[in-house]
Amino acid sequence: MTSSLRRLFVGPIIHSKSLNELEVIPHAAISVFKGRIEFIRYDVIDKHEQEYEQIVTLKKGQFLIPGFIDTHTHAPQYVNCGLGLDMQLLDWLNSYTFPAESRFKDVEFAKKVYNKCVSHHLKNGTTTALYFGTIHSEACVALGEIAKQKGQRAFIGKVNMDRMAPDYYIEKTQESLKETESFINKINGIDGCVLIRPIVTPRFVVSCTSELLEGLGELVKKHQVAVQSHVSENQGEVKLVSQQHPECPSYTHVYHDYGLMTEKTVMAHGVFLSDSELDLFSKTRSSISHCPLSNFSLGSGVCDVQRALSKGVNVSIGTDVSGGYAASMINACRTTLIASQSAKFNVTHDYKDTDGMINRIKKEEQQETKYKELGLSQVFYMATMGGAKSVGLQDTVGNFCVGKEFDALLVDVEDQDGPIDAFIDDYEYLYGEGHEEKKKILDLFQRFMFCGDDRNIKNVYVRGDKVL
Ligand SMILES: Nc1nc2[nH]cnc2c(=O)[nH]1
Ligand SMILES: [Zn+2]
Repeated sequence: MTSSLRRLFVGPIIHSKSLNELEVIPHAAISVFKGRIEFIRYDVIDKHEQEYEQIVTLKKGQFLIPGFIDTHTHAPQYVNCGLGLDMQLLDWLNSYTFPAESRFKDVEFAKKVYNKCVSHHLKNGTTTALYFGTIHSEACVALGEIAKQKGQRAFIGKVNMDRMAPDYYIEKTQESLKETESFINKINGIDGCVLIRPIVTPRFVVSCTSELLEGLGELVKKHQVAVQSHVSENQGEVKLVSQQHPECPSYTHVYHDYGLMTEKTVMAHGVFLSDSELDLFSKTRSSISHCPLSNFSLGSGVCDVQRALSKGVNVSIGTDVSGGYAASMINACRTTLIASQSAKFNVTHDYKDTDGMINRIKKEEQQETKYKELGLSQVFYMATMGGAKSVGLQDTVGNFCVGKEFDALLVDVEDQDGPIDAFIDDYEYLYGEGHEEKKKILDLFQRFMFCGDDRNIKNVYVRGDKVL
């Protein structure tokens, strides 16, 4: 249901125009009609009040940003948040993940969890989510219906796995393919793909036979659907895949051989990708979902995002619940910045023995200046536009361009119960007179991204509707 009210939002807006360009408009007015952005004015003097059914005027400390796009989260694993993170991937899957996911055969239990899961992601500002479900298609359809009912934009994946899994949680190849095709049709029918869409979801190469991957590749082609999976997350996993597919030069090439690397493919992690794999991502215009909290929590490794970007690969961000213990994209953005600093240390520093002392030494001077860690603007782009691009929604959502659908968050840095003391009234006293409005808004935005949480997200809009 999209509101046919004509609404005007008046106040500061912040959004990404490109990877390196964050636009701040201190006195904007966005007109929204039938879910879309009709026009944006840059310096509001007259609101033409009579033309609008509703005018939302932002208060001091508030601003609008595009909604976050979480490109990798496991809805059933919401029950496991925070558990088992003293393990590495393959043990963690067997000890915590597979037992819990197998319970989603019970549709009533699934609905209970999915209701909480979708609400929690929305509350944290995720207006679009790429969800992994389980192998159970009925429960996955219920997830799609719940997302629709709560007003979230969502890609729903029924997981496929027909090998290397416990006998209580595995499928037969042909049944898995048949179920997936029927699942695609059911999800397409929820709202005609306005907000809810299917996404083909082989768990990872380890747990999918070649026959299954081939069949899924055919379904992707036939139904022109998006794809999500995991790639090169953990060294044990990469080794296993190289043993399973000695005929392939790399992990990524396995997906490519079966038609699963497309411009609407999102592969989570990509920590250990080789240059030729990154080239393949770039050539096929597939995307990486960077999941740093999960990579740190499960001890997988540090993904060098700059390296992928420098090869022209689109990178988005995922929370990877529950390898990542938090469903918050603000948190995922912060962890992305830390992971990038950490990648920089690896590239630019070495430990050397000098005069009997072990010192951390800068590597070649040249390398130090060449490697640039990610900044907040780039990370925010990845969490919004990068996500939109990864599933072909770059002309629909991700920033505030005229004609796009209005998926937005109304942020309030001054929330009384929130975690931030912003000292807005003391700005001049602290930093001197004469700062541009843009700079002040940018500082508020930084406060939110580094110190904020869901309490600072006052309202959530999807396709023009206030869903929270
Ligand atoms: N992080 C993570 N990696 C995986 N690889 C295969 N399955 C999973 C999963 O559920 N979580
Ligand atoms: Zn995952």
